[in-house]
Amino acid sequence: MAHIQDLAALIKPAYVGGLKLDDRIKFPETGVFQGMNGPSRFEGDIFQLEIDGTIPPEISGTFYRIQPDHRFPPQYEDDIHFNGDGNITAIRIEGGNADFKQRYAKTDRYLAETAAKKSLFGRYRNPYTDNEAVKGVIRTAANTNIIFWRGMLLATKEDGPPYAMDPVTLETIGRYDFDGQVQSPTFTAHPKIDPETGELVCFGYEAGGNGNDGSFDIVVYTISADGKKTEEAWYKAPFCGMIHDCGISKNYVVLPMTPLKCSTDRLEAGGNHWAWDPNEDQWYAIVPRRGGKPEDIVWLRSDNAFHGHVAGCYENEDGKVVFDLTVADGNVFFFFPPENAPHTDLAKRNVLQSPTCRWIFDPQAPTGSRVQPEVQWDTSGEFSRIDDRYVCKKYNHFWQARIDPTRKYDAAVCGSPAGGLFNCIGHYTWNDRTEDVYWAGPRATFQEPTFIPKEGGTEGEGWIIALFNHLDKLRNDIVILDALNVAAGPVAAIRLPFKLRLGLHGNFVDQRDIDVWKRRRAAGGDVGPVRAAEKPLKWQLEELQQ
Ligand SMILES: C=Cc1ccc(O)c(OC)c1
Ligand SMILES: [Fe+2]
Repeated sequence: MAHIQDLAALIKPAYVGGLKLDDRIKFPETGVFQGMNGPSRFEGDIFQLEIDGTIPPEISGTFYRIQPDHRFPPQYEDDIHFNGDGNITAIRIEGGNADFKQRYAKTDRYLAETAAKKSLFGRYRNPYTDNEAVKGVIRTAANTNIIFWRGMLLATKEDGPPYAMDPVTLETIGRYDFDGQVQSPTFTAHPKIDPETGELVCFGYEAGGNGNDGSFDIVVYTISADGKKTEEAWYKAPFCGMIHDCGISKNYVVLPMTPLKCSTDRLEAGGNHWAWDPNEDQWYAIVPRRGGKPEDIVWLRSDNAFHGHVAGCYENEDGKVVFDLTVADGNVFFFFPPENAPHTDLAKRNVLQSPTCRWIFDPQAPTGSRVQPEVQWDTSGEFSRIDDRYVCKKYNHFWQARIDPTRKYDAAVCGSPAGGLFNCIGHYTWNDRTEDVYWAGPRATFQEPTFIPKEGGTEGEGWIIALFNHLDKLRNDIVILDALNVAAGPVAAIRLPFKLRLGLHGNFVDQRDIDVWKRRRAAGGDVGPVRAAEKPLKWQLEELQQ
């Protein structure tokens, strides 16, 4: 009888020449699937999690977050984290207690691969690398953000349409096309809700064809609080670049376009969707919120750089658009190197500077004007968040996962910090330029901080909730901090008995909103059940006819 440690010599490699050898469930032995980011693939429930400290009893709601989590070993050994299936975590908090639930978004991709018991989709956003069996199947993994909208959760990724899920059970309802009103092949992972009007402002880029073919088309939609599409405007970009996040003010939408470029030749050759262009500018498109026409788009440009996430956006007294985001001084996505250049590695990503920049854009400026940031706040961070009641408005507070390389880091035990050295939570104020920082210690990092508002509180009054990665123990806590005093450390740590993976975005939803919408969405409720898309997208019909 062989001992488990003797098996190693008997095991065939799962990948040969970078390609999956057979249908065994065996993941690549690369950094993407190791340590804190080892495959999780877990679906399940835990009732009454263990808690250290005290969860403030006023918190009543659910913290949703999402992680890419490959359901099957990828076809390509060098596959990237961003190509994993969206797996959604819900932490329901009530009366000082917390429950856990996790389910995959059951996308068309997930269902096709489940039936085949293996991966069928190839490289990130490259349909030419897919198995013939999935021609015409929507290939998004819906793995980037999880947003509450009109009684449903939307699992989103910028390469495809959103998928609707039940906020209580996390069951997938299906692809969501807003009752037939939104037919673009792509939909951003970062739509914004205007807290004054209740509108959802959203966009798609690379939206002219199947969503993965390098098109220059951009579409911007507004959906009213009662679910009606009120705006749809189409624009052209100067090239097909990545537009990941956006900002909205009362009258404008700002779309930052990062110089990662798509090339159809490279796609056809089976290569990467994106290549970093170190000689290309960073671009910002400004379009009107209402009545936009193709000629209304104003493109502003500045020296080569890489956009992180948007903190706030609003119009000042002069009618200029204030737009705040982190901007890194090099290619954060080291796995999309320049054309014909070799991959660099995570170590290189970890030395980039990503200050928070405040731009003040003139929406009347001639298109093509060069711009410079008004403020460059020299702290390195990512995953900026604000008190979302201040979307579109002048705001003071923001929070980030902060990178502080001057603090001790135990590389001997933890290795390279998976995903980046986000070893602090930073809380910043614009008015007095304060920095309030909590350090995770030498063997831990944070995931994105999410703000939980306190009822009746002023801006920033409430809590920050974030995943805490124990890089040494390969386990996660979910920590809750006083949002206005993060330096004091967590008031509570919700202990998970296992590790999740590195996730992207999360949002907190007040339980009353979940409950009200549950009644409205019930059969016989005034809105009725969420309806999944009924018709295939235009590109699907075209590809299936070929
Ligand atoms: C952080 C950005 C980002 C951009 C594009 C993606 O497909 C993605 O997938 C998880 C994440
Ligand atoms: Fe994002």
